[in-house]
Amino acid sequence: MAPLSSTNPSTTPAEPILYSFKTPDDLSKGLAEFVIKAQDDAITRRNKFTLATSGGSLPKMLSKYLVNRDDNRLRWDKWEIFFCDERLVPLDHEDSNYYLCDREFFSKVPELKRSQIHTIDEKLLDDAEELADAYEKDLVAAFAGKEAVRRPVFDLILLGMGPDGHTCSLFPGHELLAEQHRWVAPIKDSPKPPSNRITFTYPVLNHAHRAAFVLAGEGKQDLLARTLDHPEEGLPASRVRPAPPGDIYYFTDDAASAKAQYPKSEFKL
Ligand SMILES: O=C1O[C@H](COP(=O)(O)O)[C@@H](O)[C@H](O)[C@H]1O
Repeated sequence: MAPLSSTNPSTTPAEPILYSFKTPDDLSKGLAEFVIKAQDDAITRRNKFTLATSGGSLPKMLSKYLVNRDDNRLRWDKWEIFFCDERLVPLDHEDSNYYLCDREFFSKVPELKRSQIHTIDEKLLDDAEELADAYEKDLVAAFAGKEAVRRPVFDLILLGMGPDGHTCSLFPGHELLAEQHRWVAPIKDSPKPPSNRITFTYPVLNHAHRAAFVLAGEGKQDLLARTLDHPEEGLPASRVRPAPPGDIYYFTDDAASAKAQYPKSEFKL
């Protein structure tokens, strides 16, 4: 197992690291420790922690052991949060990834200021192109002068995986899988509603220090096995392979990993 503090020194992307926990609760505990480790490494490096989060089933699993902790390891004032994808609906709409993350996570952390959370510009909901450009500009501003000027390098990107293998709003067979220039792209024909969305592209996902998929439950078994055992299929999720020195992790429960032949690593920080 690659220790979390290690970097991948080769020029080819590191192989995925699969952690399978007995229960979803164990998964959430491990994930919280992993996030804290990523936070600590980032603060040591740059005195700031940049995190991108997804919607779907992730926010609940993420927040379970991160909020209401009785230790003081979380340095909330150092966090800067973006969304891997967002649906073009108002921020108080129940389809909004921000709304979901706020309900499950942010609202439970009074120390997190609204200004640390980068949401879409609601004034641009009618124009997906402009909205994607505006969100990209937000990224440019946040990462300006940082270690890579040509790409945002997130300390941690947390991802989900839909039943068809999509991640963010990157869907199987969609032309956006080939996008090489834009950091944030509009999608007007998402097969999963709502159809209008914006999404991070691979140039962002594949330059993270750490990216981690988080998935639990029997419903994800076939998909996880296809993603890890048959990367040649090219499912959107299996294309997330951050360039060196980045690493890619899969946090699952035993139900989700039951059909995967891919080797599991022992979880150790
Ligand atoms: O539509 C979306 O789906 C994916 C996967 O969701 P899950 O419920 O299967 O975990 C999610 O990661 C993405 O942010 C969301 O917009």
